[in-house]
Amino acid sequence: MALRAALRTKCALSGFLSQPSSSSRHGRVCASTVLAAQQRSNSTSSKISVDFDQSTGVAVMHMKSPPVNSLSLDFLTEFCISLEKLEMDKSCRGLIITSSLPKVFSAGLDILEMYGKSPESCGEFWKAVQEMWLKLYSSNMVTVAAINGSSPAGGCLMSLTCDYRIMVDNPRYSIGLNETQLGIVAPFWFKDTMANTVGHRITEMALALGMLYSPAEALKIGLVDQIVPEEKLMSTAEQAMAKWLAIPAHARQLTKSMMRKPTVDRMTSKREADVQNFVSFITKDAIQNSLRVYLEMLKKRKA
Ligand SMILES: CCCCC/C=C\CCCC/C=C/C(=O)SCCNC(=O)CCNC(=O)[C@H](O)C(C)(C)COP(=O)(O)OP(=O)(O)OC[C@H]1O[C@@H](n2cnc3c(N)ncnc32)[C@H](O)[C@@H]1OP(=O)(O)O
Repeated sequence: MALRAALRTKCALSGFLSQPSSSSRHGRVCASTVLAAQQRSNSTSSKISVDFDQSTGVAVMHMKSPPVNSLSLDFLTEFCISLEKLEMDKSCRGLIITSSLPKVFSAGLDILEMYGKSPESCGEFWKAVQEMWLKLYSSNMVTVAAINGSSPAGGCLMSLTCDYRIMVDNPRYSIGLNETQLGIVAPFWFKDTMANTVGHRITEMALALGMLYSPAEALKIGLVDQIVPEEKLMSTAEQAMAKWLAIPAHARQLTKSMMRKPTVDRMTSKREADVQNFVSFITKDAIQNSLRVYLEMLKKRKA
């Protein structure tokens, strides 16, 4: 509810996909300049910026929340607002999600939202995570993840909700659902999303061992669909997008729904119970202790 209220307030306040400003009132301008301005629009919030090209119907969402694009409540709220607005804009048919930060696509859920927080805060946070997943996994748009850095846990989940994943081929980057390494457990809908992509057995091993894969390994098991040099990432994403957009929209959307609906329905039917489960699990002393140790390890590794 809090997320919905925040969405309503922010939607009312912010002028997303702001109307392209016409420069014509400043005198004569080149027609192509005006056309270009009319065809592109840009929206920026503190953690997300969106470039929308009306001539292609494709928006690029840049995650820009230093240091690691962790999925905090604020981040998720902004993300969902952006997504909802794109979804409502009938001229927007495709979305590419990428990071503006060097080396990191997204570090996954913000651990500080789960550590030392009240049950109420944890519950609100979890609802926002559910909302992000639901919106992305059931989006009518073609969604492409352009993964230009590491993408553990919630970052991997975000990528998995997209229709197509392209990752930069840099062995320093990794991707996977590594929750067990933090002493926590990926919920059933994280597991379902991964199993729908790479199959049951690979998911079982990956989740149990908290596996993080290099781009080449991720390609091998089908966790990503393509790996490319950094400089080719966006052009490859645009090419993939064009291929998906060439399919008649209703046929593509119905097919997506047919493939994903059982997973979406399973989650939505258990949504409330899932929040309760998360809150009671994450607030346990033993789990809080595991998160503390993990956070300390992150800090030590840095030192
Ligand atoms: C049985 C019922 C079950 C019910 C459900 C119950 C359970 C809960 C399930 C919860 C599912 C959780 C999903 C998640 O996404 S958990 C988050 C997992 N994420 C990670 O493990 C990533 C950790 N981070 C890293 O590995 C690295 O930071 C990196 C992303 C590879 C980037 O490396 P680098 O560029 O070297 O950056 P630093 O490591 O130096 O980090 C910079 C600062 O950022 C802080 N940080 C990093 N990740 C996070 C994060 N996820 N949340 C919050 N903060 C993060 C890091 O500590 C540094 O902070 P500092 O500057 O203050 O030291």
